[in-house]
Amino acid sequence: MKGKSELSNLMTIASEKKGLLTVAGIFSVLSSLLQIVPFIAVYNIVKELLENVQHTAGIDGDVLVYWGIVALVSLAASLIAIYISAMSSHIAAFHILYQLRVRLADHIARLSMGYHTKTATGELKKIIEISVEKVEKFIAHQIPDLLSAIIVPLLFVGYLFWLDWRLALALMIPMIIGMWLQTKIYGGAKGQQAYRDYQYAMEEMNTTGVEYVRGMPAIKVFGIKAARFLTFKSAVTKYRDISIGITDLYKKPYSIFFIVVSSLYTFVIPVGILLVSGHANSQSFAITFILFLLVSPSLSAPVLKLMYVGSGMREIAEGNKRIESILTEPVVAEPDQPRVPISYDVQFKNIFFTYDNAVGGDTNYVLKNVNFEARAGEITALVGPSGGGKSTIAQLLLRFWDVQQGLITIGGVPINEMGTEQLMDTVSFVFQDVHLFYDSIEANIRMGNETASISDVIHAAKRACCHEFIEQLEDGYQTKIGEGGTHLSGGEAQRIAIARAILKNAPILVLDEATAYADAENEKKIQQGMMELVKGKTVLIIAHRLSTIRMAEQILVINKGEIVEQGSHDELLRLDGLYQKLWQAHISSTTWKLGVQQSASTTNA
Ligand SMILES: Nc1ncnc2c1ncn2[C@@H]1O[C@H](COP(=O)(O)OP(=O)(O)OP(=O)(O)O)[C@@H](O)[C@H]1O
Repeated sequence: MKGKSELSNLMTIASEKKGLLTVAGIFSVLSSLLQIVPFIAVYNIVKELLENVQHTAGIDGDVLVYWGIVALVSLAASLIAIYISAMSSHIAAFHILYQLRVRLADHIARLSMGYHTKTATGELKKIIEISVEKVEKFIAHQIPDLLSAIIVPLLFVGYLFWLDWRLALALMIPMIIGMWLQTKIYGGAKGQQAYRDYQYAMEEMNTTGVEYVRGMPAIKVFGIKAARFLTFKSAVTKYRDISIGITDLYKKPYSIFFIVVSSLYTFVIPVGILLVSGHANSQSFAITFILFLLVSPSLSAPVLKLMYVGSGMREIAEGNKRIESILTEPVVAEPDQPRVPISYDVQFKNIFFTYDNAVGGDTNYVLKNVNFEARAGEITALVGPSGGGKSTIAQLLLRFWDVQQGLITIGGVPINEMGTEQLMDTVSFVFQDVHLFYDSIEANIRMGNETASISDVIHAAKRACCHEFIEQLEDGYQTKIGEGGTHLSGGEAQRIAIARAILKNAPILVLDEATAYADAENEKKIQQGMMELVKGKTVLIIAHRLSTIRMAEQILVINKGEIVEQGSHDELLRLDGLYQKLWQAHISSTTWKLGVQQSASTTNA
C-alpha cells in the first residue's frame, strides 16, 4: 500500500515532463526490439544454410547478404534509438530535478525556524542532494528500463511461442521462477524491514562519523574521546551486523535467482533433445532449437534488469518519502491581508509556551504567563539563570514558533497578522551562533541591506568596531569568509553580524549574547555603537554579563519561564532579590578574574 503511493508520487513528479518521457519510453522499447532483430537474422541465415546443407550450390547468397544487412542496420538503429531515449529521459530528469529542488528550497524557506532548529542541517542537505539525485535515477534510467524490461520479453516470448510453444514453455519456467524469487526477495515485509534498518544504520553511522570528526577539537580538549568514539564505533558495528544480516537473508534466494535466470538454456536443452527425435521434420526443428539456444541468454538480461529496477525502486521510494516529508511539513501561516505596524512597541500578553506540541493538562510550559512591554527607543534586557527562557522569548518575537496561549504584538499588530517578510524587515536579530556565508566580508554585511553602498557597509562596520581588523586582512572587505574562507574569531564574526544588523537598520533589534565574545575594549566600543543604533528603536538584549545592560531602561529577570522581577538596574538592586544575587555573583566573578582584592560593590561596579 505504502510502496504503491510512493510509486504514484514518483509518477506524479515524472508526469511533469510526460511528453519527453513518452519519447524516452518509446525509443527504449524500440531499441530493445531492434536488438532482437540480429537474432532473427542469424536464425534466417542458419536456416538458409542448413536447408541447403546437402547441395551448397542451392544457397541463396542474396538471402544471406539481405539478413546480414538487416542485422547491421538494426544494430545501428538500436544504438540511435538508445541515444534518443537516454537524451530525452535525461533532459526530462534534469528539468524535473531543477523544479523539485526549487520547490524544496522555496518550501524550506517558508518553514518555521522552529523546524530548522529541530532538524539537523545535514539531514536537509542529504534530502536536497542525495534523495533528489535518486529521483533523477528513477526518471532518467528506471522508467525507460522498466518499459523495455516488460514489453520486450513479452513480445519476444510471444514470437517464440509462435515458433514452438513447447520450447517457449521450457524457457518461461525459469523466467517465472526468477520473477517469483524477485518478489520474494524485495517484496516481503521482512526484507522491507531489513532494508529500512540498513538505511537507518547507514545514516546513524554517517551522522556519528561526521560528529566525531567535527567534534575532534572538543574531544581532544575535554578528553571525551572514549565516550564519543564508542558512539561512532557502536554505529559502525550496528551497520556491519545489519549488512551481514541482510546478506544472510538474501544470499540463498539471490543465488538461486541468479543461477536460474542466467542459465535459461539449461531448461531448453533437455526439452529440445527430447523433442528432436520424435519430430517429423527434425531439420526444421533443429533450426528453431538453435534459435532458442541463441536467444536464451539475451532473455536473461531484461529479467536481471527488472531485478535492478526493483532494488533501485526501493531506494528511490525511501528518498521520495523524505522529500515528501519536507514538502508536507506545514509552512508558517501567512495572513490573507498582512497588516503593517506603524509603531514599534513590542508587547507580550499572557504568553504560555511549550516546545512539546502535545498540550495537555499538566503541560510543562517553558514560558508561563509572560507579560511585558518593550517600548520603542528603550532597551529591554532579559537576564536570569541559564535555561530560564530568555532565548525562547526572543525567538518567539520572530515567530520561530507560535505560542500556545497569549498574544505577541508589534505596535499593537499581532505578529501572526504581519507577513513573514514584513516581520523579518521589522526585526533584526544577532544570534548567539553567528552564521557567516562563504562570501566576501562586504557581501556578508550587505546581506542586511542589499541596496547599501560600499560606504554604507564601511560605516556600519566602523560602528560595529570591525573596520580595523577588516582593513588589516589582505583583501580587506573582499576577503572571503565563512566555511572554507578566512577564519575569523568568535568575537570578529559577532561584530560582522552586528554590522549586518546596523546596516539593516530595522526598527526592532534583538541581541542574543551579542557581546559574549568581544574583549573588554571592543565590548565598550560596540556598546557605543549600539547606543547610537538603538536611538528610536525597540531593543531586546539577552546578556549574561550584567555590566553590559546596566543602562537598560527596563530589565526583566526571567527564572523558570516567569518574569520574577522587573525594573531598572537601581530599582532591582533595591529589591534585594534574584537580580541582586546575580549582580553580586557578576561582581565577584569580575574581581576574581582581575585578581584584585576588592570587595563586591553593588553600586560602583
Ligand atoms: N528547541 C528546543 N526544543 C525543546 N526545548 C528547548 C528548545 N530550546 C530551549 N529549550 C528548553 O527551553 C528552556 C528555556 O531555554 P532558553 O534557551 O530559552 O533559556 P535561556 O534562558 O535563554 O538559557 P541560556 O541563558 O542558557 O541561553 C530550557 O529548559 C531549554 O532546555
